[in-house]
Amino acid sequence: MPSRFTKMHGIGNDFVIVDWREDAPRVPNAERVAALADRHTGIGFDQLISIEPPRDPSCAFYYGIWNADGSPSGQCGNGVRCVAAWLYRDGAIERDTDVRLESPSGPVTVRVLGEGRVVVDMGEPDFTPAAIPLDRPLHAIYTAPVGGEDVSFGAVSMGNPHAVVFVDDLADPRVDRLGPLLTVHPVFPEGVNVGFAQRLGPNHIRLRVHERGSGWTRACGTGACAAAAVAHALGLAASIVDVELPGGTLTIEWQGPGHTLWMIGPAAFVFEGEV
Ligand SMILES: N[C@@H](CCC[C@H](N)C(=O)O)C(=O)O
Repeated sequence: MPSRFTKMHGIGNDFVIVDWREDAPRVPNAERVAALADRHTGIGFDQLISIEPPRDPSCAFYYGIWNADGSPSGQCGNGVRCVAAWLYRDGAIERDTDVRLESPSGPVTVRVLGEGRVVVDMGEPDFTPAAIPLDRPLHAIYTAPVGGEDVSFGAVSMGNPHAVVFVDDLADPRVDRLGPLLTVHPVFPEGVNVGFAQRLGPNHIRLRVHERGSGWTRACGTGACAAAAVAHALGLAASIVDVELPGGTLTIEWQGPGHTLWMIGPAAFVFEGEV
C-alpha cells in the first residue's frame, strides 16, 4: 500500500483512507492490514478504506473496505461519509451536489453539505435471507440459541449483514457477553455485525454495535441504518429516527419498503500520515 494516508472518523468510528486512484486494482494483505490497525503497534483504525477508479462507469469513484482484522466488507456507512468529505477536500467532487460512489456491494449516492456533514442515499434495506446471508427462511424476528439463552433479533443487509437485538437497557451485562458470540454465530455463515438497540421513543434509538472483523466500535453507520430499518419494519420506529451511538448521533430516514434509506451525519479529518 502507498505510504501516505489520511486518518478520519465518523462519530468515533475511525478510518485510514488511502488514495489508490492512480494505482492498479489490488487486494491488501490481511495480515498487513491487521498490523496497521493495531492501536499499540500500528496506526490504529476500525477500517481501512481505499479510494479507487470506478468499475461501474455510472459512478465517479469506487471505495474498498477492510476491517481491523483484514477481512473485507461490502459497505461502511460512516466510511462513505468520510470518503465523500475526502473527495470534496481534494476538489474531486462539489458541495451540495449528488455524486454516485461505488461500494463493493453496489452504488450509493452522497451529497456533501456544509459544516462537515454528509447525506447518503444508502439504497433499500434488504431483508431477504440470501442478502444477509442467513441459513434459514425469512421471518421478521429470528431466534437462535446464543451462549446458553435464546436470543431474538431482526436481520437485514445494508450491503453488509446486520442482526439487531432489542434490549430494555444497553447497560445490561448480557450485551457485552452476547455481542462477540452472535457476531460469529453459525446461523450467519459470513459473520454478522450485531447491534443492540434500546428504543427510547418512535424517533430515538440508543445503539451499541459489535462489528464483524473490528469488535465494539464507537459507532457503526450501517448498524444505525439497520437498527432504524428493523425498528420501522416491526412498527417500533417512525420514518425519521435519531440513532444515538457512543460516539455521536446519526439521523436515519426510511419511509418503508420500496424506498431507499437516507443517513445524515458528520465526517471529520484527524491527521495526515506516512508509513
Ligand atoms: N463501521 C462500518 C461497518 C464496517 C464493516 C463491517 N464491520 C462489516 O464487516 O460488514 C459502518 O459505519 O457501517
